Amino acid sequence: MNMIQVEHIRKRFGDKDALSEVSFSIPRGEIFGFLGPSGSGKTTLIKILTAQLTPTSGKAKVFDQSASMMYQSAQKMRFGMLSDNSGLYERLTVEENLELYRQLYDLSPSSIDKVLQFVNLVGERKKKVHLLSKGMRQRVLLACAVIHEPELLFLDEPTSALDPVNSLHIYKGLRYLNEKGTTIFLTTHDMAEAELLCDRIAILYEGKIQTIGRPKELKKQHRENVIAVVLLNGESYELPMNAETANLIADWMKQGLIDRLETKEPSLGEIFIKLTGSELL
Ligand SMILES: Nc1ncnc2c1ncn2[C@@H]1O[C@H](COP(=O)(O)OP(=O)(O)OP(=O)(O)O)[C@@H](O)[C@H]1O
Repeated sequence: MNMIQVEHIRKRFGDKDALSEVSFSIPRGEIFGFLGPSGSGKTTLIKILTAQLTPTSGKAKVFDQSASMMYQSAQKMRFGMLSDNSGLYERLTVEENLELYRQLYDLSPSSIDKVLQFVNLVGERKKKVHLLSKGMRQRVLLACAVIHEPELLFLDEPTSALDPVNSLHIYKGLRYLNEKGTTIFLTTHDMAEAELLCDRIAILYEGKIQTIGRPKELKKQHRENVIAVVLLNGESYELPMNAETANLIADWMKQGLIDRLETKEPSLGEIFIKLTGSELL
């Protein structure tokens, strides 16, 4: 079953399209990365998928029913969300913040212990939120988003402005959740994060998906048509992949001169720049 299905979505604000033609689907169990520069429409799509916005045209389905149903409490039990708008009560403790979610979802008291262990914040449970570091706050937000063990998790830039150690804590948690069956829809500016975490990625630019696929496949698709040859004497050459190069390489091989041959794969960041002309910032 597809957890998310989006067909020809367009969203217009005033006289400008935030999304102009977006179609894709996400099967259950996938970690899907939605990448794009600032203002490309990522948050707009998450809002459509969680019934905070209606599309101007097109169809969006979540759990095989219209995304417009996602405001219903039965549906809210099935998904979690972490975004810029996710807030915490600063004067309350970590535990008290989680207690609000526990009551909202009508969960057992043990759900708080479980989720605190999951985000590795057992020792901070009695701390007031305003005393926490940025990384810890983000982990509390993640705890709020997953305390009810949702089938589907929306993460809008979950690690922006976190240091690498805190980002790794979050990645570990997300992989664990995914192994237990949670489908994850993630937006990010961070190509290394996308490559590390995502089964598939889509690159969004100017309201349209420019490319979609597994990171490895995309790199293969966008591979440059050159081969790098490194000789045993240390010399190296980047040569076009053609018959002339094949003959030259065959000659060098016969003479035993070749150390190694390498194809040149672009990084996801390079693919992004190639497709959009923009740096991801
Ligand atoms: N409520 C709104 N009214 C008018 N324009 C809007 C509204 N929400 C978003 N936009 C515009 O739609 C476009 C897409 O915005 P969106 O927030 O979806 O981008 P984004 O890719 O999530 O950006 P960022 O990475 O900075 O969060 C932007 O040009 C934004 O200004």
